[in-house]
Amino acid sequence: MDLLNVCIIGSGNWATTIARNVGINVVNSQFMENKVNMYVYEEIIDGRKLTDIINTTHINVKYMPDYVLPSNVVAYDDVVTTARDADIIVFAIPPTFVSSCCKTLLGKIKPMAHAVSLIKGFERNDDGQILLISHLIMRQLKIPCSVLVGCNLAHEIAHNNFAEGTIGCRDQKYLRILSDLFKSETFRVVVTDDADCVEICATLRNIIAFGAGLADGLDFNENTKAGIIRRGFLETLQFVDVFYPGSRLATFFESCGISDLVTSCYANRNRRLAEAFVKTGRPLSELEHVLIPGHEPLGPVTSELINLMLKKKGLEEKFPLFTAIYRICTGAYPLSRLVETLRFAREDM
Ligand SMILES: NC(=O)c1ccc[n+]([C@@H]2O[C@H](COP(=O)([O-])OP(=O)(O)OC[C@H]3O[C@@H](n4cnc5c(N)ncnc54)[C@H](O)[C@@H]3O)[C@@H](O)[C@H]2O)c1
Ligand SMILES: O=P(O)(O)OC[C@H](O)CO
Repeated sequence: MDLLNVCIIGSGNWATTIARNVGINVVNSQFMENKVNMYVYEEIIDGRKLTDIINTTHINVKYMPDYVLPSNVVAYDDVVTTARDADIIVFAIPPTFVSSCCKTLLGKIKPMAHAVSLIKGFERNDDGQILLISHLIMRQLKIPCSVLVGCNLAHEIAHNNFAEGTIGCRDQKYLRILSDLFKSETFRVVVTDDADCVEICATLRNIIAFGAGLADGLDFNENTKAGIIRRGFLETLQFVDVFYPGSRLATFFESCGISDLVTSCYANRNRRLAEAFVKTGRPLSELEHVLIPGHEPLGPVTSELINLMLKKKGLEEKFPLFTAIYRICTGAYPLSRLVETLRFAREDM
């Protein structure tokens, strides 16, 4: 049997963190090739190419300077060179770059390759259709794409603090292979075939975490924030029911669901961005470059795309929290509408 080759597209916080698990696991597997290619968006750091620094020191000084990568993880500045021989292509870049990356890769990868998206977001396809990132990858590269998401703050996993992740697997053949590829003693991975629900949970938490950050910025403290988490969780269930029917209730209680929601409402970058938005009174467009360099602000962007989906079905009023957060981002609602929404939201749909 041919050995499976794995590559990673991305070299940010999460890509670098998960590259260590992958790098170690392939060496310990009899089914995997030892070398793992990693696509690094080239940058010059102190006069040296980031790829050269990674390949000589095994440290990604830009994103994870305190963290040593296994030496079998090899950096390339060209995405095609990185992925052309791969049987498993792991995507861990911000949503904004996925489409251009797939266009570069189209026709230049193995036709039977399997993708795995570690990305939490939606994007618009060229025809304007709003797609989950794994669906965008499947459409553009014409290969199946599984997902790995969960309550996974990269720096905590890098420090070997225990965490759980959820794989939404789209090919039975890969159930065990993907679990073995990503897990470690401190990273427990649960695999399900409910892939859409897994990814939707991870994506909608972008909006809810932004709402939690608004509450933090307004100094509402914990009870109000818990109200946002509860309401956001409910709207997530209702959203999946409308747009991705057939998903399983149990999936919401995996790491991709309730756990990532809680973690994100306390510790992610959207929460921080929203808090700064309230406290500084500066526009989001000014703050995002400081707080989330290289990223679109995933909370506001996700809320906009979700709002388009809701509006199309006439459902804005049935999802009052998602709608209020979107309208606060655009300036159509004052901040006071956050609590008003919690006060008057109906529980039924
Ligand atoms: N950071 C985390 O803790 C964490 C955890 C789980 C999931 N995620 C998800 O992983 C994804 C990536 O987030 P991150 O935090 O690793 O990103 P990051 O902000 O740490 O890194 C940005 C990445 O974008 C790349 N990049 C910049 N410009 C580019 C371009 N023009 N073309 C291609 N790539 C470019 C950089 O090389 C880098 O890999 C997101 O969807 C995020 O939700 C992040
Ligand atoms: O800062 P974010 O939005 O990438 O969130 C970090 C992790 O995904 C939380 O699970």
